[in-house]
Amino acid sequence: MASKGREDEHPSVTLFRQYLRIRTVHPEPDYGTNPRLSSLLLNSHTDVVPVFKEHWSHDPFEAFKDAEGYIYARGAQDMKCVSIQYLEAVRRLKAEGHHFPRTIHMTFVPDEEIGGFQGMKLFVQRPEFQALRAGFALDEGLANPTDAFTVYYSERSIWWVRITSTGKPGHASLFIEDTAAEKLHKVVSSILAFREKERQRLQSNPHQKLGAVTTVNLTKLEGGTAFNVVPATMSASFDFRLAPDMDLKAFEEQLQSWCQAAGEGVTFEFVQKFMEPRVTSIDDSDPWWAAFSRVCKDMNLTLEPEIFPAATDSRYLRKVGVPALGFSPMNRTPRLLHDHDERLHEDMFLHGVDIYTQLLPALASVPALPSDS
Ligand SMILES: CSCC[C@H](NC=O)C(=O)O
Ligand SMILES: [Zn+2]
Ligand SMILES: [Zn+2]
Repeated sequence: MASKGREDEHPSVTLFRQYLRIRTVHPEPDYGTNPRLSSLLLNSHTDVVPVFKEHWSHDPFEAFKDAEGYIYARGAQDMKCVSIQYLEAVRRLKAEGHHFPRTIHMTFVPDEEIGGFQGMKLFVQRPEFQALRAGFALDEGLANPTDAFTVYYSERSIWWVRITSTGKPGHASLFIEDTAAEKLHKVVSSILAFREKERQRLQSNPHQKLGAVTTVNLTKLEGGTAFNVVPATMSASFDFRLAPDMDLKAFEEQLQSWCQAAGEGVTFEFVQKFMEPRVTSIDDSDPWWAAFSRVCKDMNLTLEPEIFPAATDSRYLRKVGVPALGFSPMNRTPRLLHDHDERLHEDMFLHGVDIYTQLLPALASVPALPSDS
């Protein structure tokens, strides 16, 4: 049986597994030859989402490797693999004595999984971040079960919205007029009807990707104290992911009018509201994209550019003007991030190191751009 410390294991795999064993689970430079050029930033987050241990085949923090070479651990895909792949690729390039015009920086940031408020969101506002002079960034993507690799050039805007409805309270044996519940029900119906329209839009077109439509889910219902007391207040919480081509201002007005149409005393508040979606160029005339896609072409990797369906730290990088691509080099791999039995095959991990070993020289050698001066 394969387990910890197999003697013939590739040292990169050993390092990867050591990193996976560090419990970063919640609730807890190298210089280029031309420092005048903006740098290449390799970002990864160190935190991982919680586990339901009873649903795992192996201890999620042991980084158990089975006889076939699958490494089981929380973070195996999201995204401790990428952190070590960056380090291993840079180590290889250094060992081979390479130097590139652009500096490569690596950031290992906390709290991505809980919104990055104390992590990347804060970091991009700091002088230490400005000092990195990042011109382009790589960050996380998702595994692709097919032969292709997905690369993410934008992401949907995350909105967490709580709708609060207030109405007349009283004894639950009566027909009380204007209750909080009936008005809340109206807004919930309006939002779920919108959800259904978007769901149909996604389903009716086999080429449509999740990242290109808007999703919304009702995730919390709160209110009420007793069976026989009509409450004066009830609330519904929604997780919206808005497609980058949505008119966000207009959609906020739509929410407003759904609340108004439901009756008096229905209001909404934002618990989270991202308003500055940005798109990183995937046009062949863009030097960063040209470098990235040329390497993939040379390595015979098929790329599928998409919009990231959820939220990553790339939104904060793009917002401050750093173009970013989300890329986790895993093809022929089911998407198991945040799932039970998250795992990655060691060969896929090693192939990812090879990919970065080709990508980094190309990106760190992108010639001077107007934005560099
Ligand atoms: C509080 S922001 C949440 C960020 C999270 N990111 C990855 O899953 C997401 O739900 O998309
Ligand atoms: Zn992640
Ligand atoms: Zn995640």
